[in-house]
Amino acid sequence: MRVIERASEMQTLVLNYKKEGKIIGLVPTMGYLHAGHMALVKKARAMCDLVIVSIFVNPIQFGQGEDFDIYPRDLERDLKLLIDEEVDFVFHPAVGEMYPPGYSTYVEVEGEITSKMCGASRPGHFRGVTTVVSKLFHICLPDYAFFGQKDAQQVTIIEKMVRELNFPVKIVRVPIVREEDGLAMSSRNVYLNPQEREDALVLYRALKHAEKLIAEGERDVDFVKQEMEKVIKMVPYAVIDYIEIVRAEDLGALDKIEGQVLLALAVKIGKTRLIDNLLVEV
Ligand SMILES: Nc1ncnc2c1ncn2[C@@H]1O[C@H](COP(=O)(O)OP(=O)(O)OP(=O)(O)O)[C@@H](O)[C@H]1O
Ligand SMILES: CC(C)(CO)[C@@H](O)C(=O)[O-]
Ligand code: BAL
Repeated sequence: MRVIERASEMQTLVLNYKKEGKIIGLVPTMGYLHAGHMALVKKARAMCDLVIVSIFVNPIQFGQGEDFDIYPRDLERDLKLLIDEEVDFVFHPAVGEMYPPGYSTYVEVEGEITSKMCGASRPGHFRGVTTVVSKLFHICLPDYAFFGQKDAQQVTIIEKMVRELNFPVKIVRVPIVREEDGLAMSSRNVYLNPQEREDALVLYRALKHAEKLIAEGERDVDFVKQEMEKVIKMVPYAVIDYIEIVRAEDLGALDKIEGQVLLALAVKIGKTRLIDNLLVEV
């Protein structure tokens, strides 16, 4: 496995592999890898000849006062995990390599898909994500790129960007990997103290409660959202950012619960903002 820090070197290497007809897979990450990331890597390894994992904590997707500076980083540990999965290349650029002085080109998906849910509480976040993902696609030229369903809004936006900008890449969604007790794996889980770790289970509990109501025949969007809210409020220090029930395909609003539906929420447990979601087919 080789670690590449320069965009031009990465692109040249990939172009050579492409000439040989190799299928390239890219797994974009911000590092501090866990079993959720590794599920993406394993999927890429199973589908592609050449696997590239990018590790880059992208400053432009963090807002003022967010956790860019303290975001967990441990490159040595990440590299060991990736060697074990037989990854070919790790693309690990410095911030100045991706955004040199004077940088001013951005890719933005407009509309409700980016302005609601995580986009409402993190203005500019998805513009940062679509910009860096576009750059990674141009640098790594993947045939397949792998994203987690945990960030459901992110992957839906990236699929739209790929369609609308005609990127020659196929997006592969990988299901959420959870801890045994149901908590969705996330690099940010390390911020939680033992009490908060316990309280964080409330996200999954609210989602499972909603799923049960829907399985029993409930179709009223507002009623199910209120029920989810009641579950979250059982944890005194949980602060709801949003609870949404939307069409899974495009995150559009629903009159009633039918079709492929995404139950999604973001909740602050102490200082840590956690997201989770569940897909339901009605
Ligand atoms: N539990 C998980 N299951 C499946 N995919 C995941 C999981 N956690 C993260 N991913 C995916 O891994 C990719 C990289 O995510 P990222 O590096 O931001 O990790 P993260 O754990 O989601 O971190 P954060 O705490 O920033 O949300 C994304 O496509 C994300 O959806
Ligand atoms: C896709 C991504 C690597 C872009 O920085 C990031 O948003 C993430 O880790 O989900
Ligand atoms: N997993 C999404 C990256 C972020 O929260 O900034």
